[in-house]
Amino acid sequence: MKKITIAIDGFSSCGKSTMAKDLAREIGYIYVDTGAMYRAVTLFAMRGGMFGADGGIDTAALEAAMNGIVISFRLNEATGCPDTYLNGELVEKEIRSMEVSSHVSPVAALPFVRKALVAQQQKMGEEKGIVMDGRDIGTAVFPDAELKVFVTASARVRAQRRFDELRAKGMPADFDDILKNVEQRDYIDSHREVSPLRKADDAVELDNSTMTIAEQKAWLMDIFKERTGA
Ligand SMILES: Nc1ncnc2c1ncn2[C@@H]1O[C@H](COP(=O)(O)OP(=O)(O)O)[C@@H](O)[C@H]1O
Ligand SMILES: Nc1ccn([C@@H]2O[C@H](COP(=O)(O)OP(=O)(O)O)[C@@H](O)[C@H]2O)c(=O)n1
Repeated sequence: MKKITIAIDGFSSCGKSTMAKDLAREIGYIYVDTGAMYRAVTLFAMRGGMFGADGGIDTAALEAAMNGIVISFRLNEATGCPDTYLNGELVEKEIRSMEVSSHVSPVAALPFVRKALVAQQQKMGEEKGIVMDGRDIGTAVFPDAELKVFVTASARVRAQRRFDELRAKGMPADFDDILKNVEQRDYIDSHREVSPLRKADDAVELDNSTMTIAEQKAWLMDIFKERTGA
């Protein structure tokens, strides 16, 4: 069967990667978490002391370093999911920290960061057979994707899901901080100048506030089958 490109966009922590990963595994497509790429660049900038005390970014230093930032994914046999590597180092856990979450959106708003990462993402999807999740996949990375989904859920539901996840991983988590972070990132992501977060005109919208993981997985599989005749 002819492979297609699947773009899953939406607000922070609403279950995009859970849906995307499940679908990719089931249909044998490659899965790419583009948020992990923006998070890895942010971790690099944090480690390099590129954030001032006021949270401002040394954009000249980051731009000069961009060519030397290599982000790659390798399959983790135990989880069946790709892990993120930054210049060869496994950073899957570090990039999910609250500290990275609270610095990532301003980094992702920088045009030179987006230009570099979008080019890599487009290369990864050249052969199709890819499920990619993020904020601008259906609008900027793959505007011609055959299937586009835009996921939403209430901010409180999303914050609770992220809170439960961090707690389960034994990482520090405070519900109010997470809620504030989720709302702040949604605002910055939706208002930036370059490819802001928005639903592509031809995307199917899903509010999964009251859906289980199994229900949203089945919903996505049904649409995939409908679109591909599988
Ligand atoms: N429908 C759902 N109900 C409950 N928890 C969910 C649901 N979908 C995803 N989750 C959980 O919510 C958290 C955030 O999901 P994730 O897929 O990482 O979101 P995103 O990629 O949009 O940031 C994860 O811990 C995930 O297991
Ligand atoms: N395609 C993308 C993906 C993520 N991002 C940025 O990266 C951040 C982290 O993305 P993510 O998908 O890991 O965020 P969560 O929803 O998983 O918390 C987002 O808040 C955006 O600022 C982006 O700008 N474009």
